[in-house]
Amino acid sequence: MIEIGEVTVPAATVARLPYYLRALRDLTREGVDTTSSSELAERSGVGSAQLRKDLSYLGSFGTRGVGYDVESLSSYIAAALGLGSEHRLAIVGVGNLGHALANYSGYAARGFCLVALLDADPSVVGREAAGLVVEHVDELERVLGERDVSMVILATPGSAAQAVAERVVACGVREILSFSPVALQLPDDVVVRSVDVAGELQILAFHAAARNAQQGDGVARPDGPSTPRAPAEVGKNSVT
Ligand SMILES: NC(=O)c1ccc[n+]([C@@H]2O[C@H](COP(=O)([O-])OP(=O)(O)OC[C@H]3O[C@@H](n4cnc5c(N)ncnc54)[C@H](O)[C@@H]3O)[C@@H](O)[C@H]2O)c1
Repeated sequence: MIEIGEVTVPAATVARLPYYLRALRDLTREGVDTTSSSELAERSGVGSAQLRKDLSYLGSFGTRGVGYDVESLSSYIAAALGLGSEHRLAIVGVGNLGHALANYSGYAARGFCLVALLDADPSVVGREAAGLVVEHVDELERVLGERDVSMVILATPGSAAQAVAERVVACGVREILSFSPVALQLPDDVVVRSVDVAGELQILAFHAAARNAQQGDGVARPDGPSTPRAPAEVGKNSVT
């Protein structure tokens, strides 16, 4: 459970809030003032019962027969996610992945500002990406301090990740998004979100194997004699 202001919300609900916010902002762009739970759920890729339950943790929203006010629900979720204030991001490790992440154009629209790129390789340092010059990781403490960085994306090889993460934390950063394939050992008050594309693909492969086994097409079941059951879904695009 995670405390947001005066309410306590399950971590899985917090993880779905960005999807609701994105759907609400799309509706705003389309000039829609009110929406139903079923429309918002559909656009967010979750079931409408799940959506109503998630929103009930935050408070009482929506009017029976009218639906949700898009603008006010959007503002409320943005505030709950701490997006009222800008988050300043740094990327450490500007290789294939870090470079692609640097060039993602969606940060600003969602309340983030990329302010620094750092790498250890002298042939990468000094290059430009996303309008920033890559700086040497030896300068990490100075750069994070001067640019007031509050979140770091870690895209170094696994072998460097722990040491870099410890330095990042020593600078006062408490939120890290890690792509490095290692379990980081950091103080309890540091929040690490790890992204593992291959792991997600393995989960999809599990679902494919389960579907094939259920259809009896001769494909081996992934785990023993009973037909495997897929983990609970929250919608067509499972957001957990
Ligand atoms: N989680 C995922 O789904 C996923 C997907 C792709 C890659 N990865 C992981 O992301 C990481 C980066 O992958 P990539 O393909 O960009 O690799 P890459 O080798 O292209 O880039 C890694 C970069 O990190 C830099 N680096 C090395 N040590 C450093 C240090 N101490 N401080 C700062 N920078 C340092 C290197 O100079 C290089 O530029 C790897 O750990 C990889 O396994 C994860």
